[in-house]
Amino acid sequence: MRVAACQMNSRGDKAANLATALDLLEAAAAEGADLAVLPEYFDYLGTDEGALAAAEPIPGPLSAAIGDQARRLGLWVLAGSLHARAADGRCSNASLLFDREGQVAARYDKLHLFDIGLAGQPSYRESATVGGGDRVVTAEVEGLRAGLSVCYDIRFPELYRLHMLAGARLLLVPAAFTRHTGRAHWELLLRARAVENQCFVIAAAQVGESVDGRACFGHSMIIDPWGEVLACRPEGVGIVAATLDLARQEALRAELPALANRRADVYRLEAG
Ligand SMILES: O=C(O)CNC(=O)[C@H](CS)NC(=O)CCC(=O)C(=O)O
Repeated sequence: MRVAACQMNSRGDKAANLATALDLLEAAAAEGADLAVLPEYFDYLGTDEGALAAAEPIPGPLSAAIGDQARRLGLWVLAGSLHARAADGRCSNASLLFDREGQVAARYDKLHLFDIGLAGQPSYRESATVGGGDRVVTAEVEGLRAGLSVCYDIRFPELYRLHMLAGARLLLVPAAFTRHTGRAHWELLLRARAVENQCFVIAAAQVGESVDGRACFGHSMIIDPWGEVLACRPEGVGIVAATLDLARQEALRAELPALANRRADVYRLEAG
């Protein structure tokens, strides 16, 4: 299985962002990818008002455009995340998985919303415009189970442990990680999730400036279950691709049976 992560610098122009996404999917197919992952909010990165205005129903024109491209290229596509219009006037940070026929095979709505304020840094309040999802989602891609997640989710290992327990062999992480937190934590968190769950991690990032002094860290990467970074694109718009050695993953899981060695029988807090 060959996978690609697409790195973007999405801004306020939806049509331009979509054009870039379609081009990168084409590049991923040309690299022989079976699955291509777009970053978080590939459709739009800008102001809160702009994000709400950009939100579309699902299905809608944007999801149709990605589905058409998936079918044309015969490619599995994780439309990293996009602003999906929600009933209460807010939106959802929604990740859509398209199969090779361009059909939506799964939808995941980001669970953990990025409401943080680090001293000396721009603050973020994602929940001002976004309602969080309420479901853990895994789906089969080419017969392999994949765990769906978005960006800030990577700080919550319990989500990925559930993916692993559901049989996941791939963890998909579209992101718009900030440059500041990214420098300190991005690779560390991604590699930890790969190692502890013995999964491949495919992380597609936003890169570069957006608005109000905000900047994204880039460093899209593909990591194997041993924690090795198979491919990384530090800066710039483009793709990274890698071939996943599935037999090596099976061998590792047999040789180092962390899954079987869990102590689920004692994993609970005693009262008091
Ligand atoms: O940066 C932007 O303009 C857009 N960012 C996003 O869309 C999202 C929600 S605000 N960013 C994250 O979840 C970053 C997480 C993160 O960076 C961490 O966990 O450290």
